[in-house]
Amino acid sequence: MAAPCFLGWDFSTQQLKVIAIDEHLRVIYEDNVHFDKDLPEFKTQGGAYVHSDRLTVTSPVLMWVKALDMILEKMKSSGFNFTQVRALSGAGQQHGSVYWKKGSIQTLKNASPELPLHQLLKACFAVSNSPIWMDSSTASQCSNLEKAVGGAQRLAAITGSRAYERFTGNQIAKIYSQNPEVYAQTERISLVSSFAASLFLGAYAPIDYSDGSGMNLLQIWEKVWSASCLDACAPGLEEKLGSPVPSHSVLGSISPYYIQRYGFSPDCKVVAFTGDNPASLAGMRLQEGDIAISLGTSDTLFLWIQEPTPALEGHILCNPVDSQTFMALLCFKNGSLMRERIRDDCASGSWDEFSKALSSTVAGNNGNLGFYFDVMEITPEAVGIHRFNSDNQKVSDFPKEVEIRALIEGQFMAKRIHAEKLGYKVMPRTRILATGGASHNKKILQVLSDVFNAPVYTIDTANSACLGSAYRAIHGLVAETNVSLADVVKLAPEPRLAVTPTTGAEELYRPLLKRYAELEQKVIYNPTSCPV
Ligand SMILES: O=C(CO)[C@@H](O)[C@H](O)CF
Repeated sequence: MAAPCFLGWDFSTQQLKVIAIDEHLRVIYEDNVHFDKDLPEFKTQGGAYVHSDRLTVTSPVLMWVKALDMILEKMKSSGFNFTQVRALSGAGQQHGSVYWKKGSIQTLKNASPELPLHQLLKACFAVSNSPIWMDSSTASQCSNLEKAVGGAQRLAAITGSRAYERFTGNQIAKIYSQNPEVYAQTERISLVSSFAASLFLGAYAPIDYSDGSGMNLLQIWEKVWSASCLDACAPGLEEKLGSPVPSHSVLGSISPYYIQRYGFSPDCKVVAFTGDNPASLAGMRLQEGDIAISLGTSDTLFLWIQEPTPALEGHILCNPVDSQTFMALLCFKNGSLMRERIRDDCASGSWDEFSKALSSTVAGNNGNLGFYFDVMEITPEAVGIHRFNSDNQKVSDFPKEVEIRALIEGQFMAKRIHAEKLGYKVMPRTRILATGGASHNKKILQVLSDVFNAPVYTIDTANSACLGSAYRAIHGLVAETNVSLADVVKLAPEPRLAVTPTTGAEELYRPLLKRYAELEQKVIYNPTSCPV
């Protein structure tokens, strides 16, 4: 009897990835299909089409289907033993949507194993180019939705976010208003995650609570569709969406198509797929009180939150590994590009010099504070460079080493302030899991640790969504017995402790955090008034 294994899939923006892990959580197989490179016939750039209006961004759904055909054929020709797969789960880029044409359920259910999926399903989609998360063409639908439910804060209180252009409800509203006949031909609307699960299930897979939280349609507290949001977007929408399910749900056994075509076992279970960020939270094995900070082009914060307070920034999602709690997502657009620009201007382009500047300046920077937004920031909505001395007077520049510290302390104070606005609380057990380029710089991590007064661990998250999906596949098989994901994957490699807080950091940064929050109100973008 072959040793059992578990598959994790990631239908991300630029590629389809798969990872197989054994029962000891060791990775035994990895592969990917890169959309632009391996499927050139679709002529995508970064896996997508940016339309001429520069606002509309879509991806061809048949490209995702064909990528699955390709990767399964690659696995088959590499001799991968599909019979050993006990369960599979996956992730999809959040917010994207797939529109199944009337009658497609029969094609999905009766797929003939002689043919590849992309030939079987080629006539199954009412919308051939699916809107994805990079789209920002639904501003009017967003304002309609907010008006319909009583305003932005009300919508955030119901669905966890104010209206965002990329969120699926607004995308559906746009399709309904611009192509009502296409909407009428649609029998099922999936997210990318539930679309991918449907391919393996041979039936329409339900949307899970966590990815469903990225639609501006799901009541995140009761975990049911919000009638007022559905009605504001399109008629008869609930029937096209189906009922949402807990993210750990076992949806059923794999479709006979895969048993006959690839040799999967009839006992292989399909566990609900979810969004890439919720899957990453699982892959990073975040626990209550933890914060994951991805220091990338834009900086992203993942928070595990018990009692969230939805705000006009950031996103509260149902937690993918614990349906009783929540996760929060905060995006900071001025991330590594901002750090690199200051490194070039103030440290001759050298990270060593940058780090030396951090070492040569004192924590708290003698009260000097800075806001560094070369591009319009998301959290908060602000732009430009704003410097303040210890008397809160605006100054036009800082000495180079003061500028460097003001940048790093400001970026991390903003993260703590906005995380706490969403209901996050730094606890004694809080751990910061840092990933991304800047997480290799210990001087930068020391500032992070001091501002949060918490230890910082580093983890490799290159495949966190894929790995998290494989972990969730295992967890789905035992979730009904109230076993936590953390218990199921406790044998996985531990994050590495990188730095701990400097003694006195909490007392030092508490007043600075208060000043920073007050000054931030002064720099927030207000198109009607002149900048500060
Ligand atoms: O829009 C996002 C989250 O709200 C992105 O992180 C997408 O999930 C990327 F696929």
